[in-house]
Amino acid sequence: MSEKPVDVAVGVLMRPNGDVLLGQRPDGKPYAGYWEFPGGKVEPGEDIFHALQREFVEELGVKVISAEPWCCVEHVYEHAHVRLYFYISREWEGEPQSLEGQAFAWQGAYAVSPLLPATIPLLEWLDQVRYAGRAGA
Ligand SMILES: Nc1nc2c([nH]c(=O)n2[C@H]2C[C@H](O)[C@@H](COP(=O)(O)OP(=O)(O)OP(=O)(O)O)O2)c(=O)[nH]1
Repeated sequence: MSEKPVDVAVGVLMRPNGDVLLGQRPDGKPYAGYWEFPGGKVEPGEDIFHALQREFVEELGVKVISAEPWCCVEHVYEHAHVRLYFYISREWEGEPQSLEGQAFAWQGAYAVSPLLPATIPLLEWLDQVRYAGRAGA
């Protein structure tokens, strides 16, 4: 698929101990059952941070207060060509709830499986952010 990529806002909620929140894609979506960072497609006219805030409210009932752009990855799936804008947030309000019936879990260095293909390398890069400066990291 070679059309223009679809922009997707993706958020990494990071607790002070480095754990991050992953969700499992619900039934009915491509790659149902795969784990991902919460997020979704940016709507026309919307900026990426606002898309991120909207998706977190819709999916998890969480208000993201601040987030910093971290990295951008493009991936061509059979169902879509996506451009993923990953943000890291350490500041949010509310406890995540499963508003779309999805499972979610706070994860440390080990990973759940299977992960969406475009997200796999991100977990390794993330270890460099969350465990930077720690002995043995
Ligand atoms: N949220 C999220 N999406 C990811 C990740 N990695 C990855 O390849 N993707 C892809 C999967 C999808 O093709 C796309 C996200 O689109 P989506 O279908 O989940 O978005 P949405 O919630 O807006 O869906 P919908 O309204 O169309 O049902 O990005 C990730 O870590 N998180």
